[in-house]
Amino acid sequence: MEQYRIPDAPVSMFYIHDFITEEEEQAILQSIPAKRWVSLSHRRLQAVPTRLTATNTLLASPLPTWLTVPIVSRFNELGIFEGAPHGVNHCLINEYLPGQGIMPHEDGGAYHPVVATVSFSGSLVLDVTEKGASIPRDGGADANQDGPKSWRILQEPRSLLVTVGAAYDDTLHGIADVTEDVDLNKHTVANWNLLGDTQSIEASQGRNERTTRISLTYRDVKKVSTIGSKLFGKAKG
Ligand SMILES: O=C(O)CCC(=O)C(=O)O
Ligand SMILES: [Fe+2]
Repeated sequence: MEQYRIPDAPVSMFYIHDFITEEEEQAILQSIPAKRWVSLSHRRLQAVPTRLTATNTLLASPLPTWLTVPIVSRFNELGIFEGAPHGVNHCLINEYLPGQGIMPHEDGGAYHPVVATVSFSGSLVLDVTEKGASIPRDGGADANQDGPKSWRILQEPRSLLVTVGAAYDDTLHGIADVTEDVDLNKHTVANWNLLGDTQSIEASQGRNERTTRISLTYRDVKKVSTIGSKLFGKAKG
């Protein structure tokens, strides 16, 4: 994974362009159930297998094959969820139209601190910001002197972004609700040297016009209840 580390950014974020092929992208998009969307004011989403309970517990049930092949198999080859107690057991599907985004937030304690996000269709910028509170850091003499640090990470279609450890614990992430990302260049985009296609951004003077973007966010929910599967589950495989 070392070759995919985003330089100069939260110490523990990795970006892989073209993690899936165009054919795989299309097949997965076509597998997303059309009738299971939950609409929020600024995006719509689906939680697979289900949303967590009020106590952040997952009622265990396997992810469908279209979410695991080839994506989770590739995570395993790269060892992404190696230290996670259950491996991957949850996937959140988010859809953003142009002008939609997600407020800066952290994913919190319900999950093992590894997040793997695969992007589909449109590109957009994920804004990552150090939490404001002054957490003392080794060798971080400049930390917090100029306010929280921030990084812009461009997520291209078919790419994978992995966030682990300190980046998971010490930063917030969000997506601006704009119709265009502007001022994108090698100085402003933290993963510029890892992008698959910088030429089209340069050709459009550093602008990325938003189109519909879908993301699959894979995680390991820490608390799992097998009651559901004990009651109902004689299912094989
Ligand atoms: O769509 C994304 O890339 C981010 C989604 C996200 O942050 C979340 O669902 O917690
Ligand atoms: Fe998040």
